[in-house]
Amino acid sequence: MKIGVLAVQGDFAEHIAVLRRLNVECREVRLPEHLEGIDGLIVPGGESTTLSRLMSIYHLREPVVAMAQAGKAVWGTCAGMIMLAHEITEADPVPLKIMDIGVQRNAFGRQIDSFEQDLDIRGLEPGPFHAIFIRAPVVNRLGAQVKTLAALPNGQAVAVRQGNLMATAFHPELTDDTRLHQYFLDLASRSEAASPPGGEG
Ligand SMILES: NC(=O)CC[C@H](N)C(=O)O
Repeated sequence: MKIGVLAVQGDFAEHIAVLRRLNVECREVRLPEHLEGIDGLIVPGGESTTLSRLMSIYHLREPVVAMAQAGKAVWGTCAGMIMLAHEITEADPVPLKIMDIGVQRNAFGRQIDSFEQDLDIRGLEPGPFHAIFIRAPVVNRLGAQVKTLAALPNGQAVAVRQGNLMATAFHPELTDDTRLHQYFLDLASRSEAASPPGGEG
């Protein structure tokens, strides 16, 4: 299994460090050809307007959308969640419309723009996940096929899944807890199993 991490901007190095700790082969993705042969892609946190522009400049939008539509696992964290959304509350950045969710950027305002929260995550045992939110977005519309994996105490969805796709508003790569990365690897191994070697998948 090989996992790609979009490496044009943001905290891709932290995701790669977690994947290495889990002994997973990984690849930094900067160009469309780097997507070939990977079983899953992580779109990291960072700054979504920059991410959006760089994805256009490097011609990464179409191939990433095609990969998601082909059933490969794709996971967006924070700015990555914004990029996977169908729509956001602003005109810029331009999201990829991969997941059937609406997202509000910088949903927690300027004064309290960063916080930590223990979350119960559906499918993750045992015990809560310590989630770090940094100028985080929030899901403000959930499509019919989208499952909430975790919500804040006020009910706002901050981890969601739609088949082979997932998005988290927080930064699991900044903690020592590897359970969400493992969860993503399970999704990726299912998409790997679904596509015969050399086949169309
Ligand atoms: N930690 C993050 O990825 C922050 C996301 C950032 N606030 C944005 O809108 O792009």
